[in-house]
This record gives sequence, C-alpha cells and structure tokens, in this order.
Amino acid sequence: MTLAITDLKVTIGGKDVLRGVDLTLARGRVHGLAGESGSGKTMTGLAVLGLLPHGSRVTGGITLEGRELLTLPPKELNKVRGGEVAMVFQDPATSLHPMLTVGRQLTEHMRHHLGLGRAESRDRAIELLRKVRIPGAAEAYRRYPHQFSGGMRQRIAIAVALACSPRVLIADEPTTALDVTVQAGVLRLLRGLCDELGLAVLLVTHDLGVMSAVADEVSVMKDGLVVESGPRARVLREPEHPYTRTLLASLPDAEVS
Ligand SMILES: Nc1ncnc2c1ncn2[C@@H]1O[C@H](COP(=O)(O)OP(=O)(O)OP(=O)(O)O)[C@@H](O)[C@H]1O
Repeated sequence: MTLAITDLKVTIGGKDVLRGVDLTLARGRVHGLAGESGSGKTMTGLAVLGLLPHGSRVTGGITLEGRELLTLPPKELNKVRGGEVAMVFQDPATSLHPMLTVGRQLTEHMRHHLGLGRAESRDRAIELLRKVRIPGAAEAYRRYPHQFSGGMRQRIAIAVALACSPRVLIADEPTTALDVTVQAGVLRLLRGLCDELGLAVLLVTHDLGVMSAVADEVSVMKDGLVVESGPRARVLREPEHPYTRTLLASLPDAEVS
C-alpha cells in the first residue's frame, strides 16, 4: 500500500466537510473517487497535499509508505508536495504559467526538487514530453502553453506533475474541461503512465463514465463520507449503496462497462 487515508475529518468554519474518510491507494492502480458536487472529493485530494484552506481543522491520518503526512513540518511537507505526491487539476491554466515556456516549467521543478543541472533537466524534460505523447517534443520544449490545444496543455500539465518522479498522482477532474473527443486520449495516457511508472493514482471525477474507462477501484462519496468502495466492476455492476445506484441510473447505459 502506498497511501492510506484513515478516518480523515476536516472542518472548515464550523462546517464538517469530511466526516471520516477511509481510502487507500496502491502502486500501479487507479483509484476513482466519484460523488456529487460538494461531497468532498477535492478536499480529500487537497488534504493529501497539505493544501486545505487556511483555518481548516484536520484529524485522522494520511500515511505515505508508512510516514504520517498530517504532522510533517511545513518544510518536509513541501518536499513531499510536488516531489512524492503531485497533482493535476481540471484546468491546465491553473497549473501552467502562461508566460513561461513549457521547457522552463518542466525543468524548474527538476532543478528545484531534484537538483539536476541544465542539460540533464532539459533531456529529461524532452523525454517526459515524449512520454505524454506531445508531437515534436524538442520543438514543444521551446513553446508557450497557449500554442497548444486544451488536450495537449493537459498532457503538458501531466508531464510537469511527473517531473520529479512522484509515487502518488492526484488527478482532479483532469478531463472535465476538455472536448469529449480528446478526453479518452488523456485518460488512456493516465492509465498507461500508472502502469508504466507504477504510480498510485487518485482520479477524482463526478463522472462514473470516466471512472469506468480507467479505474481499478472505485469509491463513492456523499456528504463528506465514502459510502461505497471496491473493485470497479463490482461497484459499477452490483452497487450496494442506494446512492451509487442513483448515480449509475443517471448514466446512459452504454457508458459503464
Ligand atoms: N474554501 C472553502 N472554505 C469553506 N468550505 C469550502 C471551501 N471549499 C469547499 N468548501 C466546502 O467543502 C465541501 C466539499 O467540497 P469539495 O470541493 O471537496 O467537493 P467536491 O466533491 O470536490 O465537489 P466538486 O465536484 O463540485 O468539485 C463543500 O460543502 C464545499 O462547500
């Protein structure tokens, strides 16, 4: 087991946002986290990164390979964030800087976290761009984010997230802002990277259709709690919780396999 969340409770401004979340992520597995808007999916991901809103009260445990993250000093947590645990957001505009070249955004991470030199980080950056299937990787290295389509920008954001060889990747609605025609490609890429690099992936999405395409395990959240969790095929074909059944009933038949 790579990452274990146990009895995670988060209160923000007197409101119980997470009420005892249990979740485990494992190497080479995609864990899908589904649930309606406001159920606490994003807060769960942010808690792992130590990025909860200021003033949040947190109890419970989040261990990464046995090490408790919730009590790490800020400096240590900074090393974990972006190093061992990385995140991809819904809109690449939030993670990519519009004024910096793609190459700079990739190498800055590596130089800061891994202490690589200029040439070494450049080579690794181009290799990463190839890995996320950006055509003409060496060319792309010198370009700016706006020179790419939305789908390509999200691939670049994934490359930036992978720059420091994280063990855990949290992808929060990574395809929601994309055109449907490119969504499947980005999901296939995430799946492939998970397998190839042995990443433990938390795929946050309100869309069970997206989930059914790539997740190994699925957890369903409602009102700050995980109400159902298990292997994808079991949860999607034989849901036990009435809320999961409601979510599934709202999907077109063809979307769940
Ligand atoms: N900055 C904040 N301060 C206080 N409460 C917040 C803040 N951000 C979110 N919340 C509350 O936390 C709860 C969980 O929100 P969260 O964003 O985790 O839900 P979600 O399941 O990810 O929803 P969505 O699919 O819309 O992103 C919601 O009730 C929300 O109103």
